[in-house]
Amino acid sequence: MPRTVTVRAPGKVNLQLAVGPRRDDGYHRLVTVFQAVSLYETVTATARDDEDIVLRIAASPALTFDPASVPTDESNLAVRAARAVAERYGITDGIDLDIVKGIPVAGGMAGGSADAAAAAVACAEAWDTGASRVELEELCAGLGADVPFCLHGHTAVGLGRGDELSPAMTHGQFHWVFATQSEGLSTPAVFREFDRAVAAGEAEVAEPALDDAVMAALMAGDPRALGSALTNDLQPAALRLAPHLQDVIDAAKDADAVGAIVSGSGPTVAALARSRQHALAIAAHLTAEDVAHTVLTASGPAAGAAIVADLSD
Ligand SMILES: C[C@@](CO)(OP(=O)(O)O)[C@H](O)COP(=O)(O)OP(=O)(O)OC[C@H]1O[C@@H](n2ccc(N)nc2=O)[C@H](O)[C@@H]1O
Ligand SMILES: Nc1ncnc2c1ncn2[C@@H]1O[C@H](COP(=O)(O)OP(=O)(O)O)[C@@H](O)[C@H]1O
Repeated sequence: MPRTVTVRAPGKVNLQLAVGPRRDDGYHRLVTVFQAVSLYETVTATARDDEDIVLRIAASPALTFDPASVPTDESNLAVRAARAVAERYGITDGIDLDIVKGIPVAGGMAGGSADAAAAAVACAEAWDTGASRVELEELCAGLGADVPFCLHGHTAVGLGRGDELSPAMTHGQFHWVFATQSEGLSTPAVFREFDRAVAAGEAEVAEPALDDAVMAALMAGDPRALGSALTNDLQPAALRLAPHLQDVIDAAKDADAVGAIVSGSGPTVAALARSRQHALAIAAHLTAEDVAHTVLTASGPAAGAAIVADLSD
């Protein structure tokens, strides 16, 4: 029987996203606080006898997505992760990758990055590479700025491109509502709009710094304090590209959300609730107001990429 390993990895919301100037390599220096949430990508890797990498993608019951919005060629982040593992450990066998998506596509919640982190762990295990966690962290950093956090999970401060992580102290669980849109926003396009506004003198770019209010609210486990401390420097750019997102934020505030922001580069809007019951009430209001494609509830922090099944011969 071939070796089959299933790994799930979480999506994220940025509790703080402070964006600094664009660097020479095209990336922006960030200070961000990530929180992993209980929406997951699940990747099952099965070693093959031939050299092919075969990808299949399905949606979890809670999520609908346009299959055309996810590439199935070599640019798919799960395929790139498999190639990176094979190259690093000299593997010549192929692999079947079965992805079940539970994170909105192109939604600012790192769904593709979660696929990459989960695929890296699943392939390393299915091919029996003996890869260490530190080696997988390095490999993930080469796949995208958000990928190391999807491996890490929980709550963490991200510096550099967002990939230099240190864990943040938190207390308890926070309850979130995520309002998705049918049309995604491209991360590079949102950063370009951020740069355009700075170059045009419409916005200023400051040296990014960690917000003590976010860290204190996390330590206290205080949703109200966290809600009022949420910030996202990409939000004005995302709102210029997708102005209707303001209606989603306003609707969440009408339902007494303690905070509501664009998640990362958007267009998903993340609303923070006081409790799980309050999250369900906010979700019902957003659904009734018809401002979102899908409304999902989740809690955070959630664990990082983890093996959930390992069927070995
Ligand atoms: C904005 C954030 C916030 O967590 O997340 P998303 O909203 O995409 O989920 C991240 O910075 C996105 O990370 P990720 O989506 O992994 O980015 P990558 O694939 O590495 O880069 C895509 C593009 O985003 C821009 N980029 C990304 C990270 C960064 N620190 N500066 C940037 O300017 C660059 O234009 C880059 O070419
Ligand atoms: N496995 C994957 N799942 C989703 N998107 C992927 C994947 N591989 C590559 N992509 C590309 O990455 C883009 C961003 O996807 P995603 O990670 O879901 O959103 P975001 O970067 O906004 O968090 C998609 O539009 C798609 O073109």
